[in-house]
Amino acid sequence: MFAVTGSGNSRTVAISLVHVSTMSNNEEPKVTTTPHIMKEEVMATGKWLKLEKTTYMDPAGNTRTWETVKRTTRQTNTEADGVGIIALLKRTLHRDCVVMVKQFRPPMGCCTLEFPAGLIDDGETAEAAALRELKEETGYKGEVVGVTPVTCLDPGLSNCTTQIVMVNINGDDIENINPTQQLGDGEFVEVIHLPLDEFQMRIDDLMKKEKIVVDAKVYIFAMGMVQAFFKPRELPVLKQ
Ligand SMILES: Nc1nc(=O)[nH]c2c1ncn2[C@H]1C[C@H](O)[C@@H](COP(=O)(O)OP(=O)(O)O)O1
Repeated sequence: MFAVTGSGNSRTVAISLVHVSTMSNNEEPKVTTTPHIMKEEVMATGKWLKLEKTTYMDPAGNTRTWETVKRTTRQTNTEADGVGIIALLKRTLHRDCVVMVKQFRPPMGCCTLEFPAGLIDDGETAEAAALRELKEETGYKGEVVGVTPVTCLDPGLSNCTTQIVMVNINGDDIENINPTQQLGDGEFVEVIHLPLDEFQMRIDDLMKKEKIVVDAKVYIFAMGMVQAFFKPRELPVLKQ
């Protein structure tokens, strides 16, 4: 329900951002507001990141603050900061493999297992960025088969966003027989192929062998694969 402010005689009354929710018991109605940003103040800026103090109004109408990390590289005419690429390598007489990357990530202080990924260049589409980053990081030439909407990555920390792009790689294509990475200065990326039908198990094996942290998106995809392919056969009636 909306609370109306201004003259009740007019049909052009201003509708405020105040909602009144009716309680089921005898409590006073709780007045709520559509939460919104009031002020953003830069606390520290680096080359790649900045830290801001975000002042906002909470749903109860209170003014609060939050510490927010933002990328300095965000482009005005691109929708997301970056792309992640779920790249499926398809070859005749081979099982389909997910093309993964392992690299040392300074903020983690160790290696991570991730989907190939990278920042979107100015004016670039998510699809074009995905094919470019896949080529740079893995050497493979791919074909886009799907793309997500803009999704958030860690919204309690940062406004960083990504689009996940689904890409098929024709492994029989001559260009993809001996893929060559095109890494920039300071980039050290190991390409790892994991069979799609054993994806979660193979990630677990890697983590047992070495100190490696897996990206959340990767592990969720792995669990989803298991749910989709194996769990439907686990009927409760068969467990008794
Ligand atoms: N937060 C960062 N700190 C840095 O010191 N450098 C950073 C940050 N984020 C990006 N970069 C630099 C490092 C490389 O030169 C490029 C790599 O970016 P990209 O390949 O597009 O993305 P990732 O593979 O996800 O690193 O940006």
